[in-house]
Amino acid sequence: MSLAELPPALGAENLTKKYGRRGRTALSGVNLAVPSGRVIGLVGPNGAGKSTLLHLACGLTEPSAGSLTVLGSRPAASASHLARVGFVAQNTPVYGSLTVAEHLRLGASMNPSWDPDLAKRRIGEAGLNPARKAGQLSGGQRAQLALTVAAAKRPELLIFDEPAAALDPLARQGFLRNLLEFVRELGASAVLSSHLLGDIEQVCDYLIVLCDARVQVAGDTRDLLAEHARLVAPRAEFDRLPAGVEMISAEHRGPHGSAIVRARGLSAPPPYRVEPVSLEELVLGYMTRAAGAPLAGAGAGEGSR
Ligand SMILES: Nc1ncnc2c1ncn2[C@@H]1O[C@H](COP(=O)(O)OP(=O)(O)OP(=O)(O)O)[C@@H](O)[C@H]1O
Repeated sequence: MSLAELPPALGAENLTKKYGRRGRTALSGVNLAVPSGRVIGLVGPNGAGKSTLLHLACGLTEPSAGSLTVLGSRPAASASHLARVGFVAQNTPVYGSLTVAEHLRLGASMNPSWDPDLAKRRIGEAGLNPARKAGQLSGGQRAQLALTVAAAKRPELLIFDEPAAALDPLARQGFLRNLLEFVRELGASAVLSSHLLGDIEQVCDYLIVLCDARVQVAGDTRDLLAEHARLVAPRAEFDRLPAGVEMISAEHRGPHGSAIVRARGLSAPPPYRVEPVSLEELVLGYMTRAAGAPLAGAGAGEGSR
């Protein structure tokens, strides 16, 4: 079956999650259709709902309303469906009193699809001593162990909640490289939440920006980058933007105006100048908009934003 024929890796319709009867709404009316075979970056500020979405995808918690599918089925619908999803929780937890080898034995006993050769090879490549207790490993080594255990069950979808947050830049680099190698070797999809936009830019080909319980934008990173630009012009020009241009966020200094905008094939005439944006700028633009920063289009006479 080709990738295009596979059900979405993640599909959500009006997905809503509230904690407790009067609790905070962690997700509100989320709609998603993320194709299989992608490395998906899930980004957003603290408390945006990222972990909640990942926990829902793993079946660790239930939606309050709406629906979510993972690889075409309800999350954790059966033991066989559980085996198709690998989850590495925040801080890559491992059992401190168990050795590396014992982690692999435990993984083998719990997962019918366990691939002992893959696990052994990856442990060797990561330079982990099988006899070492996990509690004695460094953060980077623990992350490699958790990644190996999740991947050796040969899942079709790997889910990571801020997997590399505690790692130094070199360890992070190694971790992300391994993650990509696993994804390629398994032919799997992966979703990872992270605050590290550089990491997301480096490894992800699909982006979901989640702010304040809602999806702000989602899509192929290449398409999103092609559809967004920085528009530069004298500030007064932002009072009325060219047709078809959606303002995402603006940053004006004195008489100079600059804004992240969305428009397909934007070619604004002078005095506008159109510049490409990085993924980081795009994400920050949506985060700024969701945080309620006023837009330049609302009136160029306002103060610097
Ligand atoms: N078990 C829970 N009980 C009550 N509220 C919760 C629970 N888990 C999360 N929340 C709330 O739901 C909202 C979303 O939290 P979530 O952990 O999903 O955000 P996040 O985007 O992963 O944040 P961070 O980047 O800080 O990890 C927050 O307001 C949080 O306080």
